Amino acid sequence: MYQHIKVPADGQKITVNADLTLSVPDHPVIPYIEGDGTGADITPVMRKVVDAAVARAYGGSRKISWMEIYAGEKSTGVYGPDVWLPAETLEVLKDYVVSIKGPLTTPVGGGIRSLNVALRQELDLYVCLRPVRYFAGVPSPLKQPDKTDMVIFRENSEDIYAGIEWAEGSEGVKKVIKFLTEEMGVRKIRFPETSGLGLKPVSREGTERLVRKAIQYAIDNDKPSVTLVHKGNIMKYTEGGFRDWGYALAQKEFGAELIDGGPWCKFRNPRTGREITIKDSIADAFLQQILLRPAEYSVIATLNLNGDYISDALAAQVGGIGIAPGANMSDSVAMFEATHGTAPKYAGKDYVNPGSLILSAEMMLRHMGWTEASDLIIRAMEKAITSKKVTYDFARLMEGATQVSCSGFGEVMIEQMG
Ligand SMILES: NC(=O)C1=CN([C@@H]2O[C@H](COP(=O)(O)OP(=O)(O)OC[C@H]3O[C@@H](n4cnc5c(N)ncnc54)[C@H](OP(=O)(O)O)[C@@H]3O)[C@@H](O)[C@H]2O)C=CC1
Ligand SMILES: O=C(O)CCC(=O)C(=O)O
Ligand SMILES: [Mg+2]
Repeated sequence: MYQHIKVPADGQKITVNADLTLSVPDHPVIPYIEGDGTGADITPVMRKVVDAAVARAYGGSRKISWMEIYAGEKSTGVYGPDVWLPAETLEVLKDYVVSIKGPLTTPVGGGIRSLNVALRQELDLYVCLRPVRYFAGVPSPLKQPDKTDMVIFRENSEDIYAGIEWAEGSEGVKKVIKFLTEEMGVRKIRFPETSGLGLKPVSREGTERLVRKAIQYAIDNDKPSVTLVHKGNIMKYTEGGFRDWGYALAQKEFGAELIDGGPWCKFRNPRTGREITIKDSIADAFLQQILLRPAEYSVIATLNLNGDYISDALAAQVGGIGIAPGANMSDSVAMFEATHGTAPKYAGKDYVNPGSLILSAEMMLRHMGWTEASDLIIRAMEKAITSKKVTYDFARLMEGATQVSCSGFGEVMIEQMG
């Protein structure tokens, strides 16, 4: 059926019901992309830890049938030198509904465009969900890292991140600059002869669907606030639009009422009766607020590029991107992935922290309703960190730590499951 993908004989597909809930068989097929660079180190460790947690939680009655699919450098070896993202990979990701991926390399400047962004765009995975929480014992630059407890909803399909650009000196850039200067009266391009140009599309529809998910998450998880993070004072019709459309949606769809004339507003959580405040923060100020007053922020809804920066900054506050998990989601399809990249200098050394991909898999299991296995992974992570047997990133900042390898950390986690 597929050219290079081998479908495991012993598994079934996860399917989506009409109400968008999942039907998860006891032996679901989970497609995975190994990833470039350190992807080959962390992905097998993630699989081992997940298999151990599932076996421990369900005593053999449930088991994942892993199915390798290809993207990035490995794909060019399997499919041919120019095939970075095979059509059958996209087909499987849509069809099998829940998947997980390692990081994929994107060259700076020229070369291929981001495969990570392409996957999100092709599958319309418009929410990038990145929870940021503290595990006791993790070394952090903050005095009170446990005060950082936020969930980032990053818009994943629009913004300057969409990659609509024209290179300096290209026919494209000349045409666009000619149009802008001659037909639109633009006088603000400082060096028109030597500029590259990028477009920043931000829509009301794209903003509304993202902010709707963020507010619904706050309701479902009893969170006190949703903060819209933007640079709308400068980019008025894109980032400013994001803020205005976000507030308008909170009022229109969730019945939020203005506080002291606005723009902040609030409504009562229909499930718990507690207040949820919708507020906003300008992105530069937000980056200092999260360091100085992290406890004041809970659910964060933001644009694509801001979300990228904020994810890594917040991850650092709770110990770094080595344990920062994430998911890319549409209403029906979810692809889980680490927040960090391929960390090429460590590739193939069995060295880096596999925690980010393992915790992404933990989110995946929870999404599938396999909460007993998810809980086991969280507990194993907590105990592994408390035991101080950790990878280099934590060991270098922790007193009395024993440094273990990437696979060694997976083994420590599995031991902790008992
Ligand atoms: N979703 C994806 O697939 C992503 C892909 N990328 C791509 O990855 C490539 C490399 O990007 P780069 O900017 O270097 O960012 P990376 O996230 O790959 O690495 C930056 C630094 O973060 C730390 N780090 C990363 N992974 C781990 C880990 N598992 N455990 C512990 N520490 C870790 C290391 O810090 P230290 O040096 O202090 O040890 C590393 O040098 C680029 O091509 C980029 O486009 C980037 C982000 C996401
Ligand atoms: O696509 C890439 O290479 C980088 C993506 C990234 O940094 C992110 O999504 O956090
Ligand atoms: Mg990033």
